Amino acid sequence: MFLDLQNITVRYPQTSSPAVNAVSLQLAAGEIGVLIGPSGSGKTTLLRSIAGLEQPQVGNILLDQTLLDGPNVRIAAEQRRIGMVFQDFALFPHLTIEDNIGFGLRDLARPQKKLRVAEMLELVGLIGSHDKYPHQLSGGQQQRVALARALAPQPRLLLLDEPFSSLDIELRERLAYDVRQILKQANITALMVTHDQLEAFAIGDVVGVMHAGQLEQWAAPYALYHRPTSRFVADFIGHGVFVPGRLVKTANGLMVSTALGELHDVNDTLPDYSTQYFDVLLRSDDIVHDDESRFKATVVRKTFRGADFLYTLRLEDGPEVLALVPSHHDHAIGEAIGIRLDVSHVVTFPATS
Ligand SMILES: Nc1ncnc2c1ncn2[C@@H]1O[C@H](COP(=O)(O)OP(=O)(O)OP(=O)(O)O)[C@@H](O)[C@H]1O
Repeated sequence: MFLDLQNITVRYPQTSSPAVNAVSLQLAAGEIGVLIGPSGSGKTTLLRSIAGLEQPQVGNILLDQTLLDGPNVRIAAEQRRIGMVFQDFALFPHLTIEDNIGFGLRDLARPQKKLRVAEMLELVGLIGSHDKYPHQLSGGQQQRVALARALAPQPRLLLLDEPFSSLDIELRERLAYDVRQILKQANITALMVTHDQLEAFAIGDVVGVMHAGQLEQWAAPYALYHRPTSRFVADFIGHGVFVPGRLVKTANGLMVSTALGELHDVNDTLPDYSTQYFDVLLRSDDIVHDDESRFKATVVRKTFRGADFLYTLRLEDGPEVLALVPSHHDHAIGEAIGIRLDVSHVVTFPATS
């Protein structure tokens, strides 16, 4: 693996629990990894330790099979050849775009430097902007320059910490897609931190969820969404609620019975057959509005999201669930509507109570 973190623990002085606790993860060359998780879960600390700005007390960091941090080994940050783009991506306001991008290329002769800057401008789609100043560019364009500046010295790894957080939401979505294309074209290995799940899914080949210093799951976006391995990940990713389920053995195998009907094909998802009671994860896209259904639920809340409504619905016997329903089905709060399950991947955890 190109980036290999082995059991990294980082503890700040005078703190009771480690900011990063026994984290291991791998990225293949050219892969993009994204870390998400609540505030304070250790994402930035992990990134900073890879960059050499924090020193892990335990564990090894390997890049391209070279040990950067380990027992009695510590390669200085400036010798790691790791590029960084941080949230405040400050460009030098008094330097042109060309000089901003060429800033880290002091060792190159002038013609090579010009060539490299031109390549970078082409890569980020800003040909012709070389003699402009940062204030003459939009926020999104400035962020592309920051990316070009970080990529120009040909780092072995690129680290991005909330690179879009100062941009407005619409711009962020467009830029997320563009940044993935740019990183893939540059064939660079990258690790990014974001708060935004959709951004993580749009950019990452692999996404990791951090919680209280630990990496709860490190998986492809699809697996993270459909096969969360912990309750925390199931809860953190997507709109989900847990409803009680009971294991039932039938002649045709196992099934889980819930207030919204039965779920089959559960055999490979049940972690512990000795338990009879489970909590079943139901996401808003697992529940379909169906007037014909025998299961009725009352609309408690509704959020208009353009193409659909996100309804919060209360079932007759208590639990609330979420349902994403096309927005031409406009139901009033208090109204009872028919719903049924349409679950392609059943996710269960042992019941907490
Ligand atoms: N320099 C520091 N000294 C002491 N504790 C720190 C320091 N930097 C961070 N911490 C603590 O380490 C933990 C992890 O912080 P970190 O910034 O890595 O989290 P994060 O997931 O990046 O958070 P956010 O999403 O808010 O940026 C937090 O409890 C934080 O208070």
